[in-house]
Amino acid sequence: MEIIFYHPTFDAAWWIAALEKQLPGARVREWKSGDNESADYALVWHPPVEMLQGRDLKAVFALGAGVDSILSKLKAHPEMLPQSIPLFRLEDTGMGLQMQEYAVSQVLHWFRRFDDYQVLKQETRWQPLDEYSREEFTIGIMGAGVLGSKVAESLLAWGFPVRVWSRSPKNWPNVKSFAGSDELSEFLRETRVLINLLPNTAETVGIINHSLLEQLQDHSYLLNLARGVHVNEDDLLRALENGKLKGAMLDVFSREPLPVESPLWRHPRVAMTPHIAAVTRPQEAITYIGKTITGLENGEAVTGQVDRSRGY
Ligand SMILES: NC(=O)C1=CN([C@@H]2O[C@H](COP(=O)(O)OP(=O)(O)OC[C@H]3O[C@@H](n4cnc5c(N)ncnc54)[C@H](OP(=O)(O)O)[C@@H]3O)[C@@H](O)[C@H]2O)C=CC1
Ligand SMILES: O=C(O)C(=O)CO
Repeated sequence: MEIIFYHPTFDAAWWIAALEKQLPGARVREWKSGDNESADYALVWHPPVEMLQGRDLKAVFALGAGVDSILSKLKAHPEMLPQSIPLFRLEDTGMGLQMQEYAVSQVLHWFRRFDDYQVLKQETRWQPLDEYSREEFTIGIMGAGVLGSKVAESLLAWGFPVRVWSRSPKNWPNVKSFAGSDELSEFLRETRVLINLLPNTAETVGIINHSLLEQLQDHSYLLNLARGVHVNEDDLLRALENGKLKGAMLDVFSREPLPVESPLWRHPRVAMTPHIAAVTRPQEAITYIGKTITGLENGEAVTGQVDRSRGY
């Protein structure tokens, strides 16, 4: 079995050795421009068109959870990957825990009013504040997939009311489920902390805009863990100014790295991290890819295949 590997930043030598250990008998090579030799599988992140085009592959694996970049490249270059070749993505592989850590720590930060206490400290004021109650801190998670479900589980464990919004309804214990555009307003009405874990698709671009933010509780919070293009950044700043939003924590931006001139850098109620909410954990990813390739070779049912018509 021949496997080609391409990632702009990962240590290819480490991945090749680990993959060959996971899949004894497989020959793995780093793909370089000009390599037209045959291959059965490709592992990729931001692949050049030339790498995949014209190859008779059994499957392609994206080395991340989101497949927006590869799907948008496919729109411009459909010849890169015919529909007959399945595209897989990483399902959790250690990202669920990272998302839980991020979401729980930030929700508790807001819930315990550490943002307000930081302001009081800057004013050298010793001032205990009223506590928030969990009943007034409903968490609304947009996207109830692999990562949204993990985040929901962790916040439920902390006793917060949790609701989710997705395309199809969920039947999860103690979680209110809302589905489709018809139920979006109802989902937002009681949401105090909005957590975004949607994929980037034609339907979700710009979804967190003025009209959506206006439907949240007053003094709400936004945690964007998914993609920057989901949020209209001007509308976000407006919501912070008019009191609809009390704070925002952003891991992702419409342009990355965020340009220095962006007012988000300087806004006192915006906190940010540089797209690190959940990174690919190499060993977990290799274990999943190895199992999936073995399953495909044996004709077994496997999970993680992207539905290209849905865009995720
Ligand atoms: N910041 C970071 O470091 C990282 C960010 N990400 C981002 O997180 C995203 C989510 O990942 P993951 O949980 O694995 O994805 P999944 O595909 O497992 O889940 C996607 C969820 O979004 C819902 N959804 C999709 N389209 C719509 C829509 N139009 N309206 C309502 N709901 C919709 C789906 O609904 P349904 O259940 O009905 O299908 C599903 O519940 C990734 O696409 C990626 O962009 C991922 C990893 C790291
Ligand atoms: O896996 C993804 O989609 C990511 O955003 C990783 O940073």
